[in-house]
Amino acid sequence: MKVDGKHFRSIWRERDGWTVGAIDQRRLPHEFVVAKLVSCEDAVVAIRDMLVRGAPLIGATAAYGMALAMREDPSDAGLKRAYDRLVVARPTAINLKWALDEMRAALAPIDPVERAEAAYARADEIVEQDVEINRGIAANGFALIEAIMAKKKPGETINILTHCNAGWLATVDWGTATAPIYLAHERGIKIHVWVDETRPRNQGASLTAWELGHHGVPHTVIPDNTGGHLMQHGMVDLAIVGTDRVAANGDVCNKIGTYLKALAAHDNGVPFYVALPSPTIDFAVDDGIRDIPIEQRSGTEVTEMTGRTADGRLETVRIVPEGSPVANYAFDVTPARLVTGLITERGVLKPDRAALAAAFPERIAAAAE
Ligand SMILES: CSC[C@H]1O[C@H](OP(=O)(O)O)[C@H](O)[C@@H]1O
Repeated sequence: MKVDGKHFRSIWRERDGWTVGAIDQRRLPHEFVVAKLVSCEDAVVAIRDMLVRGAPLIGATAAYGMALAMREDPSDAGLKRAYDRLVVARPTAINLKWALDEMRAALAPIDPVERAEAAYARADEIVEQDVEINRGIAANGFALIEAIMAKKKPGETINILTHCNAGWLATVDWGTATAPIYLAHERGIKIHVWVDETRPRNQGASLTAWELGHHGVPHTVIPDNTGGHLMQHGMVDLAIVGTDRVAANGDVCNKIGTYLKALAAHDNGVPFYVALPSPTIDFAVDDGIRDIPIEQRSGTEVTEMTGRTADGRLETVRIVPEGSPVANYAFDVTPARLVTGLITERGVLKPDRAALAAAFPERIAAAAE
C-alpha cells in the first residue's frame, strides 16, 4: 500500500533478478529499512527473527528462500535441505508449509538445472496470488462494512477494532484484516480503526498504526485491555482480525489476545470476523485448540521494550524485575463458536468444516497429501 503517496509491497524480487528486497519490520515504526536477502539462510533468519512476519508474508519469504536455495544447490539434496531449514523457521503459521509444499511440487519433478529459474517463477506467482487473494478479501469484507453503514446515521463513522498486524505488512500487499478497511477508505467511507497495541511485540502499535497512518486511514492506538470497555460502550461496530491457521472445525489461531477480544465481542454482540487467504486453512487439523502448535518466543520480548528517546535515539530498556520468570506464548486459538464469519477470497463463510470444504475443496486434497 502507500507510504506517503508512494506504493510499496512488503517483499519483492530485485531488478538484478535474484536478490530479494524486504522491509525490515523490526525497525518500524521509527526507521524504514529495506533488507536484501541473498541466500536461503537469509530467508530462514528473516522469518525466525521476524524481519518479516505475518502468515502470508512468511510463506512468500519462504518461497523466495527456496529460489535462493536453488541458486546455491539445485540438487535433490539441496532441495530437501532448503525445505527442512525453512519449514522449521516458525511453527504456527501454516502458510509457511503451504508455500514450501507448493515450491517442492513445482521443483521436485524437474531437472535440477532448470530449478532456479522455475523457483523464482513459482515464487513470483505465489506473491502475485497473495495480492489477488487479498483484493478478493477486500471486496468481500467491504460488503460487511457497507451493511453496517446502512444501519448507521448518514455521516456517522464506522469503528473497526483490529488486533496485531494483519495489514499489508503481514502479506505482500493489501493485508487481510486491513484489506476491507483500505478499500472502504479508498471509496470514501468514514471509518476509524481501533488498533490494539498487541503486546509483547507491539505489532499493532508499531506496524498497523504505521501503515494506516502512512496510508491516511484514521485510527487510534489502544492498550490491549481497552477493547472490552469500548465494546461495552457501543464504540466498536465490527472487529476484524487476521489468522495464522484455521482448523477444519473453524477454530482460528491468531496473535495472543485474540481469544480475549472474541470473548468480549461475543459478550457485547459485536460482529467478530476473521480475514484469511485460503492457504491459511489447514484441514489436517481437526481441532484448533487441541492441535495447532503455539509458538513460544524468547522472554526478552516480554522483559524488554525498544523505543525512541526524546533526542531521537533508539534504546532498549528492561521493564520486568531481574529474576522474574516470564512466559511468551505468541498465539492463541479462538473457538469457532466465537467467530461470526471467515472473510475469504471466495466469500464470507461460516466457521465450520462444511463451509470451508465447499468453498475450498482443494485445501482438503492438500491436507491429504
Ligand atoms: C495476515 S497474518 C497476520 C498474523 O500474523 C501475526 O503474527 P506474527 O506477527 O507473529 O507473524 C498475527 O498473528 C497476525 O494476525
